Amino acid sequence: MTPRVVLVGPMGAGKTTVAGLLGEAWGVAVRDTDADIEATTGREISDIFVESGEDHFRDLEAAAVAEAVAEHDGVLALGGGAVLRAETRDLLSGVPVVFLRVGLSDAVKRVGLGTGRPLLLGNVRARIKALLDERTPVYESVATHVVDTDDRTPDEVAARIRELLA
Ligand SMILES: Nc1ncnc2c1ncn2[C@@H]1O[C@H](COP(=O)(O)OP(=O)(O)OP(=O)(O)O)[C@@H](O)[C@H]1O
Ligand SMILES: O=C(O)C1=C[C@@H](O)[C@@H](O)[C@H](O)C1
Ligand SMILES: [Mg+2]
Repeated sequence: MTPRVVLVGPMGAGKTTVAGLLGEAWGVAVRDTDADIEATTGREISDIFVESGEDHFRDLEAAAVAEAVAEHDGVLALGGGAVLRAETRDLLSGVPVVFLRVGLSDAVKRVGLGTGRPLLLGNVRARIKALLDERTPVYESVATHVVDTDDRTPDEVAARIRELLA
């Protein structure tokens, strides 16, 4: 099986939100690897990071992506850092992958001061800037399409993806 589309991008890009809208519009199931990891382990992601470390989380994430890519044919949202693993990038070859691009200001506004994102602890703006700088080339390398989300509502983003993949 191959997902109909895989959404990648940084925290606050809107992967989870837009995945839900696409699933509704297309009438297909939606999966999100962050939710899969929480369901499988019975733990929150922030607790996994704090108690077991990021490397352990990335191992769980690589396994969750492999399983979802193999068995899911709907919309699949990946965690923001999933594409850091080469094995995960390899799995995405041949699959429609949309990079939801977001600029620093919009990303900061969207993630707010929520505590559920362990990599943003400390100076949220500086942490997001570093992640965007590091990861943008990686998102671009796996993407078959890029959609800008700044100044677009989630519905507009979903509509643009539907146009691109029609
Ligand atoms: N295009 C948009 N315009 C304005 N707000 C948005 C947009 N997309 C998402 N949001 C809001 O930004 C917040 C983060 O969105 P979401 O959780 O979907 O991001 P994500 O990419 O899944 O992040 P993460 O990698 O942390 O899971 C939510 O409150 C959502 O409602
Ligand atoms: O960008 C990241 O590295 C992360 C994004 C979230 O989706 C979660 O997977 C987790 O908070 C790590
Ligand atoms: Mg999400």
